[in-house]
Amino acid sequence: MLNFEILASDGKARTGILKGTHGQTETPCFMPVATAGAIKGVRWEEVKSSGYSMVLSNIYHLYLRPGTELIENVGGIHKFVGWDGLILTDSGGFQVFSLGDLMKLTEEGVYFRSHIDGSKHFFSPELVIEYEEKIGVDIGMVLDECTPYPATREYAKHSLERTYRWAKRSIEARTSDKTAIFGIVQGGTFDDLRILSAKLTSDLPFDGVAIGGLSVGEPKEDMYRITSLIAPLLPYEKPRYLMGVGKPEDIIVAVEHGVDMFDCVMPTRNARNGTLFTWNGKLNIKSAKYKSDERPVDENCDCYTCRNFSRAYLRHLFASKEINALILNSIHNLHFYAQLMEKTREAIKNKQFKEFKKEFFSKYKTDEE
Ligand SMILES: CNc1nc2c(CC[C@H]3O[C@@H](OC)[C@H](OC)[C@@H]3O)c3nc(N)[nH]c(=O)c3cc2[nH]1
Repeated sequence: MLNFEILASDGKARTGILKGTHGQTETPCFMPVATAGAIKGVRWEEVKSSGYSMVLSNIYHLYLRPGTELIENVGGIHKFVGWDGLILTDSGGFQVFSLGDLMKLTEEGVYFRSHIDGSKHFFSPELVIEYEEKIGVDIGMVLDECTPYPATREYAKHSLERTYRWAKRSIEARTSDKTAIFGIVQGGTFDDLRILSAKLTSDLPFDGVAIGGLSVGEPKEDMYRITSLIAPLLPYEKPRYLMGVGKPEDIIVAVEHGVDMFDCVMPTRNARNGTLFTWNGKLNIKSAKYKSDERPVDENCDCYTCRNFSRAYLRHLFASKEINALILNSIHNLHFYAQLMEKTREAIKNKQFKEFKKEFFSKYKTDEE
């Protein structure tokens, strides 16, 4: 079961503690993505020492490989992957709908072909809840349709209505409160449909509510407008999760509007292509300008990578296609995101969030700049 306690707030921003079956996490929190049950290139002890206590995986991937039955038979997901903190699984509501003609959507559920071996499968709202409960995740996302961008108003309306019917079926399918269940708001980029979906989803007895269907290629102003419109409409006392977000600047803006939880592949995926996060913006370690740069990635970072290695060395490793390049870059980026969330929580506790946001944006060079 899940307990969420808000400890302090500053405007709409709030900080709290989320307690689940396998531990607790402070919010606002960022969840590193462990798609197949591991954070790519980083051991759990580094994930923990950076301060993370909740990670995200995906029931769609785990079901296809190694199989949810296998995970259940070896004692559940925490035992299988060796992570003793909180685990949230997404439902595959994003993946299956991005399989194009490898997927057939019906009222019952979705028929799809595995992206691994082309085998045929079927997910229904009930099956997803069953798999999430059986492998023992702390928080399970419902099967939804992540409405694609762009979508016509008519499509977005039909899609949110189906997601709502599926949400009710998901609630009915629950057999235990050990696995908390979050509903997901859709509605495309149409404000009135977003408000409708937020109301329908908030009225159901979910343990938390997520804003879905964003960070899917829509203009940034749409993402900001919808987040600022919808987050405050979600139940105040329940965790609010903005799926797939995101860039450091996007997380800070969403926290300001009352969002508590985030996930994104960015810290780990960008690390693997040489993009490193610093408090002054992103840095591409491949650039020749770092060839003999003896400074750490970020002089204000105390991660293992920044305490021991120079930009010159990290650039050399990356150019040499060394495995350690991926590992050291990932350790840094994950630590940066953990520090971003830690400083955000501190600022809210000290009622200094506005000042923190102003200082962040005065130094951090975003992609748009
Ligand atoms: C990136 N932007 C974004 N991600 C999103 C995800 C997670 C993607 C899932 O894919 C993997 O990361 C890419 C993760 O799974 C390993 C994550 O759970 C979403 N999931 C659901 N169920 N519904 C949504 O409306 C939705 C919207 C998103 N927007």
